[in-house]
Amino acid sequence: MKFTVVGAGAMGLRYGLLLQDAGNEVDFVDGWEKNVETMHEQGGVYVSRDHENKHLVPLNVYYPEGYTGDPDCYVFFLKQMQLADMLERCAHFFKPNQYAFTCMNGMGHVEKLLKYFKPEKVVAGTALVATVLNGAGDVDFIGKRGAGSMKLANYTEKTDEFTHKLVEQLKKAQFNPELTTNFRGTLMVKVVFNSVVNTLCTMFEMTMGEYADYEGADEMSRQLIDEAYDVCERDGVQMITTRQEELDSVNYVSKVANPLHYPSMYQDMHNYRPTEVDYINGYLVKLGQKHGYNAKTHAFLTHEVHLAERGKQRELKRLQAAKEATAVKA
Ligand SMILES: NC(=O)C1=CN([C@@H]2O[C@H](COP(=O)(O)OP(=O)(O)OC[C@H]3O[C@@H](n4cnc5c(N)ncnc54)[C@H](OP(=O)(O)O)[C@@H]3O)[C@@H](O)[C@H]2O)C=CC1
Ligand SMILES: CC(C)(CO)C(=O)C(=O)O
Repeated sequence: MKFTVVGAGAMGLRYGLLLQDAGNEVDFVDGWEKNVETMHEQGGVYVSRDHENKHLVPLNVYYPEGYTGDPDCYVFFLKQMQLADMLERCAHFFKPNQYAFTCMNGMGHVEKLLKYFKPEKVVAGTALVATVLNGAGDVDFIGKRGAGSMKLANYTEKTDEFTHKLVEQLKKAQFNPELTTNFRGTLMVKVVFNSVVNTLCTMFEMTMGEYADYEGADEMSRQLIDEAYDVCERDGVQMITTRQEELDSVNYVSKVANPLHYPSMYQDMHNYRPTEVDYINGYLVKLGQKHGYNAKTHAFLTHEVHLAERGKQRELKRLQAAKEATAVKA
């Protein structure tokens, strides 16, 4: 199959390179200039696994404006707040027969994709796969090959020949995909997962393993899961897992699969970037409000993350000012 990955960041590179390894033709499109230029200069991307065995892997990477490829399917992996702008930049090469597939975290992306792709061409899912972008052109796959898992569903909840072919390629690439016919119930389970793990690990600057090992973690996770499931139930979402299974998944992924991983939200905070919290905990709050339900723990956490973002911006300004002062002295 032919894939074009839009967003050659941590997850885009992981999906694209492993699909390429599985025998597919893969192109990458990215808008971050330093990333694209670095990969052009290096002749590819540096890939490590669990911080080891760093090696160069060749790839084809383009800016959206210069891209003319014609894939069967796009794979979208951007931060939620980058997607609308990127879709606009890419619109000139989208064709009606092409599919759009994504496993981005949070909610908000599907509506944006539906502005460019017909409902029967949209496939979305979730990825319990941990990846870190060390910097431009340098990615680190966390976890052994084949260790993660993912779920996906057609937006229309009707599978077609293409979906099965996609699943076959994802299996070959060892992503352990599971196809479901419950679109929102599949996606929301991961939103809830991230609303616990990503947000708390970011706030308290800790790995998933450190969080899950805290003796009060189950109580904290359960409070957030309960509130989130109360919201989903009010919105008529049939969750694909029970509350207990969600808690078990938080514990398994944090204690066994990725104990040393700092979730992607932590990576953004640490690098002075805005986080996706409005699309995760914030999304649950808004959905609750629609039904007159106050998801107050999620609202509080959303504020906390925004306060922390503000603190990081102040820290960044201080660092920049100190750097400028040193340069003037020199
Ligand atoms: N990483 C993970 O383990 C997982 C991530 N996801 C989800 O996948 C989607 C894509 O996320 P992900 O692949 O993690 O994000 P990316 O690696 O794509 O995000 C990187 C973006 O951050 C900006 N950036 C600026 N400076 C740096 C720097 N020094 N190092 C790294 N990035 C920099 C760039 O955008 P700009 O220049 O515009 O600021 C770049 O495109 C998100 O929805 C995420 O939640 C889902 C499962 C796991
Ligand atoms: C790897 C995982 C599952 C951790 O929550 C993730 O989704 C992230 O880092 O954003």
